[in-house]
Amino acid sequence: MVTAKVWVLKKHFEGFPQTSDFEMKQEALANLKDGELLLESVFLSVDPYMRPYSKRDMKEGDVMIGTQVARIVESKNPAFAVGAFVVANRGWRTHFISDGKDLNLLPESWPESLPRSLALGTIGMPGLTAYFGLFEVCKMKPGETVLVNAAAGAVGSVVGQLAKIGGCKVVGCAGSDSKVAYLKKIGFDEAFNYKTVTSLDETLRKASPDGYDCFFDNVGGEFASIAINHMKKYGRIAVCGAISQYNDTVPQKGPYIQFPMIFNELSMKGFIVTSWYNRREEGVKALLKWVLEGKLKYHEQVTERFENMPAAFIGMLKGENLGKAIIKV
Ligand SMILES: NC(=O)C1=CN([C@@H]2O[C@H](COP(=O)(O)OP(=O)(O)OC[C@H]3O[C@@H](n4cnc5c(N)ncnc54)[C@H](OP(=O)(O)O)[C@@H]3O)[C@@H](O)[C@H]2O)C=CC1
Ligand SMILES: O=C(O)CCC[C@H](O)\C=C/C=C/C=C/C(=O)C/C=C\CCCCCO
Repeated sequence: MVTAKVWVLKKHFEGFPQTSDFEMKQEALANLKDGELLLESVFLSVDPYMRPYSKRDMKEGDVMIGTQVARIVESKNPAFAVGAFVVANRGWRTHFISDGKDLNLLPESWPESLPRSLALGTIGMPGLTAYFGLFEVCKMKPGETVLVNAAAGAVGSVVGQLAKIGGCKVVGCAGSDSKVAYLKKIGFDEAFNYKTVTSLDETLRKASPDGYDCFFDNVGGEFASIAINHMKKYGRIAVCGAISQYNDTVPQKGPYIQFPMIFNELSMKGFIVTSWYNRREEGVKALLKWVLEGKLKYHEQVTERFENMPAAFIGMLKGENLGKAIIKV
């Protein structure tokens, strides 16, 4: 019999998550029935959505929500071979049983040269968020100017690079000078540290005096309230995330968006990446191709050991990650 380790939400987060809000437990797994598989997580993902979604969807004592790349270690299902790798959405667990219906096999063409953890990042949900958010929600066109915040993270770093691949000028910001240096290294035209600029308004104006056609907003809050005044006529805003608001105990006021929306005839659209998953294969194929061609660079912030998942999650919310935050079991 296999015993899985799982992380549960011991206490709902109040403000910024604390390690004491989590508890590690053990779960004895039953023997496999016909049609079932036993899987072990190899890489797990910590993502910002876990913070707001825990409040919306979870009760205390539930296993933390989340995805993993897992290896099939035992199979009583002829459609799944032992040794194959899948992406699963089974929460913070080291092992689990599946009937195969909830699993996505990694593409057979997955190259040996690439870490499989990319299926949780640049070639997974965050990469697809960038792909559909930029091409479909923002409807980015060659020659335009794109603004993205949280630009050195999993989604933002892909947004900036896809904008360059698509023939645009790209401006990005992040929360440290080393992240800003990374943005310049991967091809951003302009990058700045939003924590140290004296005026965000001035900085956005200087980075693109004519304004922005597309704004891919990962942050919301005050940043978005200022950035909206820098949109060009008919500009498009993809509302992807609002990480600056996820840990608020008192809701922020504003933004008051009516004037710039009206005067510049802007479009603003929120989206959830999974609504585009009917085209997931197309997105994965495109992202994989650009990675292999060297046009789309990736960086992963790998935390070793399942035991360190809460610390990795909290660290990601604090901005300790460059690129995708991953846990290697
Ligand atoms: N709509 C959708 O379907 C999806 C939405 N998202 C959203 O996209 C955004 C980015 O996600 P993801 O790329 O996975 O995460 P990241 O890898 O970018 O990690 C989060 C980053 O957010 C930044 N951050 C944290 N707090 C603040 C703050 N107060 N102000 C500005 N930046 C902050 C930190 O970087 P820094 O050092 O720069 O501050 C941190 O590294 C999130 O808002 C997430 O919720 C993600 C996936 C799907
Ligand atoms: O990777 C996979 O294939 C599995 C899907 C994982 C995940 O469930 C898919 C989508 C994630 C969407 C993330 C969205 C955000 O980060 C935006 C977060 C919050 C918006 C506010 C919600 C307020 C709820 O009260």
